[in-house]
Amino acid sequence: MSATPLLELRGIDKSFGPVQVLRDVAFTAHAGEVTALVGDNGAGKSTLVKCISGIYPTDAGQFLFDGRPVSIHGPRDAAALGIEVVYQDLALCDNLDIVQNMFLGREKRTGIVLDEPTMEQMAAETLAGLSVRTVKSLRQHVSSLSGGQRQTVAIAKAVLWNSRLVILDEPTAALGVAQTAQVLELVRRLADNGLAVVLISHNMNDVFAVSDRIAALYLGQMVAQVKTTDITHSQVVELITAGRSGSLGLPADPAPGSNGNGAEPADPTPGAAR
Ligand SMILES: Nc1ncnc2c1ncn2[C@@H]1O[C@H](COP(=O)(O)OP(=O)(O)OP(=O)(O)O)[C@@H](O)[C@H]1O
Repeated sequence: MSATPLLELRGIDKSFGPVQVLRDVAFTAHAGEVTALVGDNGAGKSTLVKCISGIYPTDAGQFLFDGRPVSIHGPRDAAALGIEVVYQDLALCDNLDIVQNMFLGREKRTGIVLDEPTMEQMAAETLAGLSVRTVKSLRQHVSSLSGGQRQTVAIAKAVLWNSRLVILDEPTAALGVAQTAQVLELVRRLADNGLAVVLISHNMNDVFAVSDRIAALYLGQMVAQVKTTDITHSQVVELITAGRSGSLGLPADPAPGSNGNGAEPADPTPGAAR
């Protein structure tokens, strides 16, 4: 892992009318790591992701990519940097096959004809690069795939485009135990392949199984971003539900305009039962 985060946000504010949803948010995501973004319903996770992916403009704050200041004014800017988001609804078309879905809107052509062999080869290589062996045929309609396979295709689609940062919105929310394990393995592999991965999840088992760092949002403030090995399940739950964890030595009551991002726990309990 490099010391410079691939993505760094500083002082991000975002309001909808009179409602301030993000307040002075700092956040980092490192190449080769999974960063879990946690927070209760309404904490601001989706809003933060939409700011990163260029869907929402921010009111204030700075974005650094590879250590350099960048502006993200729309989804194209985010895509040009290599930022891809896999949303919970996956946005796959049931009536198209895997290759068609992976290249939807970005089809390869030779002249005016679709270059099917190249697309098929690139799709196969991408899935092989992710060690995905559960898909029988690339020409299978997505409607015939299991939930886990659909998630896999959506993730593969995101990494097909030289992505450097992939944000996954609750990728295991609709999955059973075995499929969840497969998708988490894939999430880990993305990071092991050098991508920065941001995982939004409400599931603490998933978070602790796969993340290197945990970033906790509480009422629009980043109350902690710590190494997963330095925090326990119950401390994360405290951060999510109360915005603080006494045993972590984080701010007792985060004041507006402050945040605990980057705070190293004063009293970490490495290896504590999770
Ligand atoms: N377009 C909008 N206009 C007004 N308020 C909004 C808008 N989008 C989000 N909000 C508000 O911003 C707050 C944060 O919402 P957001 O969806 O980012 O939270 P979240 O952490 O992703 O929640 P969940 O886990 O339920 O998806 C909520 O209070 C929500 O009502």
